[in-house]
Amino acid sequence: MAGHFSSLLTADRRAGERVPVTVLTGFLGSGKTTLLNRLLQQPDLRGMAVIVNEFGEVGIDHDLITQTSDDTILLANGCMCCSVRGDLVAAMNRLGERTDPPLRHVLIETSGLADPGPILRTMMGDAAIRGRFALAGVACTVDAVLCMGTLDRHAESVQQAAVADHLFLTKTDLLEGGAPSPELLARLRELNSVARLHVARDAQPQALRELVQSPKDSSEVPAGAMYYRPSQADADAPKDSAPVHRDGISSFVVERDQPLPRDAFFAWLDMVIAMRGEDLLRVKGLVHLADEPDRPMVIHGVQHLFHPPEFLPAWPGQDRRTRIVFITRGVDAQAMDETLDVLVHRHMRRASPTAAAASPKTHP
Ligand SMILES: Nc1nc2c(ncn2[C@@H]2O[C@H](COP(=O)(O)OP(=O)(O)OP(=O)(O)O)[C@@H](O)[C@H]2O)c(=O)[nH]1
Repeated sequence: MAGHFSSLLTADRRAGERVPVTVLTGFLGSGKTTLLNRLLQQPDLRGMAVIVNEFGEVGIDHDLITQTSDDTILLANGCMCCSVRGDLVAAMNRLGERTDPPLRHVLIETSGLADPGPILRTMMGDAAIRGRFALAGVACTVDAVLCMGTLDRHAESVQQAAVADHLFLTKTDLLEGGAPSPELLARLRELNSVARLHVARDAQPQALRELVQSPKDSSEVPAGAMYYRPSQADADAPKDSAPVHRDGISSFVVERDQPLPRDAFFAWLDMVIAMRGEDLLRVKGLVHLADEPDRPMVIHGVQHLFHPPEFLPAWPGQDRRTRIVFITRGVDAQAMDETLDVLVHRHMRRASPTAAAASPKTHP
């Protein structure tokens, strides 16, 4: 029987028509609204809608956003990750109907206490949302002054930083010397080694803007392609380290130089989802399938839920390796890696017993 991921191949998908959605998360007071306001001061954001969620009786953030308009929707009195999830779906569906001006981007500011996982799952699990919107990325603000203590005390803040594609370090102006300590940077790297870290305050609105507006044309560069721009810090990091956070959260990349047989890859991912779905905080990647050499497949998942896979029209650069980022809780990276090899090898043995015996491993 087909697993969750295999079954998605039959799902309806209209990659080029979907509106990219950026989730802006970060713990209470970490500077989400401040960064959003700085973004909104930038020109040419026409077509962007903002959805703000607050936990509490009275929505304050809505008032604090300096450029509110009809394009700003407040979901107050509950946390998006639980009680107002239906409201989020309704708000997004309403936005999806809009034609004048055409909706081009959506930014969702979560409440400071929200675990972004359920929000991301809503985006992937709700068929109506999935048909209209595509997750472009997750940005997370991190308070440079308080985050060490916050990460120790609040599991939500760990989840927020762990699933982010971009970490925005705020309040560095309040630090002695204006620069974050090596310990702070190491802690963030340990927690999320694959996110881009934005330290320079002045450059942050532009960086967020690029995230929100990229892909500029989702038919050309669907969501997911952006995940593979390594930061300098990533490039400098030792490649053999698989950081494990003290909460058991670890991030690692499964890479393959050789194209992967479709059946073997799908069987592997179905199995990973079935066995460890709960512990997959986030999975995102580009896959080189043997039967699609010129078009990478983009995969994207949160826990058990995966987005229907899409194919980019072409590889974004020279690098045609399969590379899949896993952010997990307690998943053994080496076991996952080896299981993929086993399934690929089995597939090749079935397809051509002599070739399989002579073939190199798919592992780089
Ligand atoms: N000095 C300094 N203050 C900042 C910076 N970013 C935010 N703040 C201040 O920190 C406080 C909280 O910022 P907000 O932007 O409201 O934080 P938030 O994450 O939206 O907060 P919640 O809505 O409670 O989740 C405000 O007083 C901001 O002025 C920064 O980079 N430097």
